[in-house]
Amino acid sequence: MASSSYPSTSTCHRESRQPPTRLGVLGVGELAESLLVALARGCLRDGRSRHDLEFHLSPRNDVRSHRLGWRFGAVRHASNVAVCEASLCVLVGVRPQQLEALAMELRESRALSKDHHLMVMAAGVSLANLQRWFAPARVVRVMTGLAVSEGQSALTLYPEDPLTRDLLSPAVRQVIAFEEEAAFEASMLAVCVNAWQLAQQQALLDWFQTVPGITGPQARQLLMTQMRDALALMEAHPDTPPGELASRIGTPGTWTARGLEQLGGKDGAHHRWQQVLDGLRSELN
Ligand SMILES: O=C(O)[C@@H]1CCC=N1
Repeated sequence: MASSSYPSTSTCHRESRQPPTRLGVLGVGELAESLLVALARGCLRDGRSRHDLEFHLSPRNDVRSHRLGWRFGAVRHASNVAVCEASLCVLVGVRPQQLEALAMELRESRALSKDHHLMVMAAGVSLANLQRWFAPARVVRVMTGLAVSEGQSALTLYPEDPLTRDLLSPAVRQVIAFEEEAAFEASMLAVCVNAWQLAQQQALLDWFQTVPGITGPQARQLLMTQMRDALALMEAHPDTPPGELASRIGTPGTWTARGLEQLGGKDGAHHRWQQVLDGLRSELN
C-alpha cells in the first residue's frame, strides 16, 4: 500500500504531533525495549520532555516492562486489548509465529479501528497477511538492530510511511524505506549479520585467549580495535570496495594475504556466509 493513501488527518497522526505521544507496544522483547530506550533518549535530545512520550505496554515480559516503567514511566496494561484502547500507534514486537493469534485476539475484542497504526517488527510475514489479519488497522513493517539502544542502527521500513518516520526517527541514526517487500525482507538479514559477526568475534576471542601472555581483556581490546579500524577505512573510502581495501593491506607475500587466500575461494568462510544468506533468504520470501 502506498503511504500517500494514508490520510494525514487520521487521529493517530494528529496524536503523534500533539504531546503526549502515546505509543503502544504489544510484545516487549529485547529489540522492542532497545527501540523504546532509544526513542526516549532521542526525544529528550530533540528538546522534548519525557512526559511528551508515553509508552503503553502489553502484560508479558515483566522484567522488561517493570524496567521500562521505572525508567520512563511506561504504563503496564492488563491485556493486549487494553494497550490498543490506550494507544492508536502500536509497535508490535511479538514473535512472527504469534502474530496471527494476537490478531485473532484483537479481532474478537474489536480492539482495532481504522485509526490504529501498527508497526510490525517481524521477519518473514508478508504485509498482505498482516493487513488481512489486523484489519481494519493500517500496518507497516519495520526492523532495527540491537545497537539502537546505543545510539546506533537504522530503522528499515516497508512501505514508506511518513507517520512511522515521524514517530520513530528520533530513535535511530537513519530511516531506510524500501519500495519492494523482497528487498525489505532481505535487508533484515543485515541485522542478522550483526549477531553473526559478534559470534565470530567470540570465536576469535576464544582463540586469542589461548595465546600465552595475552589476557582476555587484551584480546577483547585487540579485536575491538580491528573492528573500529575496518569501519574507519570503509567510511574514509566510500567508493572503494572493502575487498580492495583488504588487498591493499594484504599485498602479496604478507601474512594477511595468506589468510585472505584461505578464507576466500569456493571452500572458504566468505562463501559459506553467502550460502547461509542464500538459504535464509529463500525461506524468507
Ligand atoms: O532474527 C530475527 O528473526 C530477527 C529478524 C532480523 C533480526 N532479528
